[in-house]
Amino acid sequence: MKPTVAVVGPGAIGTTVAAALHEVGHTPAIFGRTARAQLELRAGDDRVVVPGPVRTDPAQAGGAVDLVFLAVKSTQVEAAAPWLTALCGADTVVCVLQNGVEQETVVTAHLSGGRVVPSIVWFPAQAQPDGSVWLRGGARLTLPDTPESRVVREALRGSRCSVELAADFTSLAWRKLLQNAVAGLMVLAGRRAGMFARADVAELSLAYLRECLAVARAEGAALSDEVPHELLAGFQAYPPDMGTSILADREAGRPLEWDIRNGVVLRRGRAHGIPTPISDLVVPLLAAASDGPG
Ligand SMILES: NC(=O)C1=CN([C@@H]2O[C@H](COP(=O)(O)OP(=O)(O)OC[C@H]3O[C@@H](n4cnc5c(N)ncnc54)[C@H](OP(=O)(O)O)[C@@H]3O)[C@@H](O)[C@H]2O)C=CC1
Ligand SMILES: CC(C)(CO)C(=O)C(=O)O
Repeated sequence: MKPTVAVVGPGAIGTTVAAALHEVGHTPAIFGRTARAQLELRAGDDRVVVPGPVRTDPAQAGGAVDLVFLAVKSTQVEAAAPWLTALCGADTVVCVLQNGVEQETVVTAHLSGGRVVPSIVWFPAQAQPDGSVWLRGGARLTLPDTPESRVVREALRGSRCSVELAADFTSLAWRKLLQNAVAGLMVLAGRRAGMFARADVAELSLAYLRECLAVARAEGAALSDEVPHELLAGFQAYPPDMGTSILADREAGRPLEWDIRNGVVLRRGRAHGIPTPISDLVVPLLAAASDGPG
């Protein structure tokens, strides 16, 4: 039997996954903050329209579904919690499409029924001024290898969004966290990926990535000494105008996911007694840029 599927948070990532589901016949019900008639994804020459409407009142949820994709920002989870209450029964699988290594803890705290599947979202997607979303890479998710993850993989089977199940999810999630942490430097510089071509920015990025790597290892991630260089090379290979979702939020004056992307390194570093001098500087500046005052 076809699963019933919902997407909560139809932004850059939610729209990409909703389009992938729609293309393989698993058109999701869509729940968001802004009412819209439909969603639109642009990927290369492809244009995928996902029929709406985007419903904005949890009273319109219509009861529990089999699978929920939660794609709000980490700063929006609390406000989106009424959707989880309305859409989750005891057997509902909630796949969290967010950055960070704390998805399971944070989202489970808002569930009275259902099971959380954390994910690693590897692809860049950007909301466009006309409301469409521009997918700027191959859509790909990694999930832990659990029975719940198989529900997610099955729903997206054959779609443009590939799903891998990883035996060592922790290591991959921390690898992605390192990528996100260093992307935060784009917010402080107010520049896109082209800035990593500068020798001084490259040197700072490597030092920051090594600091994050020490914390990741203390958290149980098995990552090699080469990871900082590999991640820096990845940013240097991006188109110079490639941004990151936290920079998009900064440019729009929205709250930033500074705590789950950068603060976590400082917090976990302190818990392990690992010095984090670069985080000590970067985190308060990102927090102030996000939350003020001033
Ligand atoms: N964009 C990217 O390239 C990548 C993003 N990620 C991660 O994915 C997650 C989602 O990011 P992204 O898609 O960029 O974010 P967006 O801001 O584009 O999307 C968030 C969506 O959630 C909606 N929303 C906000 N509050 C609520 C609410 N209370 N109830 C329902 N919907 C709500 C927003 O509505 P509204 O339109 O009104 O703002 C918006 O549609 C983040 O954790 C991000 O770090 C990971 C990898 C890449
Ligand atoms: C695009 C990508 C993968 C790299 O920073 C990302 O995670 C984001 O924009 O939040």
